[in-house]
Amino acid sequence: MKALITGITGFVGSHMAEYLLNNNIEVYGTIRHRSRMNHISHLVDDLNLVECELRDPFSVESVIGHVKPDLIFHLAAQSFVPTSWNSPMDTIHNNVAGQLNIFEAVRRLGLNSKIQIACSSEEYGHVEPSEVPIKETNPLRPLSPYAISKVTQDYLGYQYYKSYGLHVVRTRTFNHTGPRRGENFVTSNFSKQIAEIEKGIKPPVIHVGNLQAKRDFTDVRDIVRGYWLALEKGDPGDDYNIASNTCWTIEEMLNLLLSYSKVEVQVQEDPARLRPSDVEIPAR
Ligand SMILES: Nc1nc2c(ncn2[C@@H]2O[C@H](COP(=O)(O)OP(=O)(O)O[C@H]3O[C@H](CO)[C@@H](O)[C@H](O)[C@@H]3O)[C@@H](O)[C@H]2O)c(=O)[nH]1
Repeated sequence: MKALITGITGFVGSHMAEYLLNNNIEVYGTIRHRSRMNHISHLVDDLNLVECELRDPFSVESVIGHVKPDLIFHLAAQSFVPTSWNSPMDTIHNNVAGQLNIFEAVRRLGLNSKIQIACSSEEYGHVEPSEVPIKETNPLRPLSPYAISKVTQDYLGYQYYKSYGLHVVRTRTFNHTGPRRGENFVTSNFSKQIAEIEKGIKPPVIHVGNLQAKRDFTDVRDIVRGYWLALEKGDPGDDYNIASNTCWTIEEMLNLLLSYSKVEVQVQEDPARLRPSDVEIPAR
């Protein structure tokens, strides 16, 4: 069986590749000429890497026509919410056009590929107290350009299933972390700051954004197993929340990380880390 991973050089993509290789799947992955290979350097001998620009329909159709994948895990995206405030058009274009090109390629080539698309809990956006725990049927009230891009990806998945019968499974993933998580995201960012303070290369001040937001964190290795199961057992056209059902305030997460260290730190809010609107999630 052949699987194609978009975003294979990224955080989740590298774990997806490990999971599939461990299950004896033939793995293909899309890379760009400027892709950094450090996340998958330990795997490259076992992977089939193909150069592909997802925004370019010709590039995508030629790669998908060449590979003819049984499974597609579409993980490539501009995934950092704050970047989407600074470049909303780029985020929406990148995330929506890339996916549209994959769908169109599979449709035009008449393939039966099963496609998982990485949608997000950010789509739920503003949530009322009566709506937790959040179900797939909850209204979507997105609060960032990134969230809008994910709602669009999500509904395109539904539409291509209904209109053309494409086997699309939509996974709405809550926060995830683990080895190789990018340093901008909150868990790695706080951890890196603590490590730098321990090494004495940074003054003992941790810069933070909104500590009152709540998030549900899952290990990335469980998330990729969820993506596999979504294609193995999920119904085409459906959407599936993937989460641990445990909620943390970001302050609790900071305190957990600090509990692993002996350094004394001062916590300082950095206005640049606050967002124009943030997903808060009310208490249960
Ligand atoms: N990044 C960051 N976030 C901070 C900080 N201080 C507080 N936060 C808060 O910590 C929460 C988590 O921020 P991120 O780690 O940047 O993740 P996210 O915005 O929740 O989005 C992630 O999860 C989504 C759901 O799975 C993904 O869709 C998205 O791509 C991303 O991985 C947010 O409420 C943010 O305001 C900080 O210094 N840095």
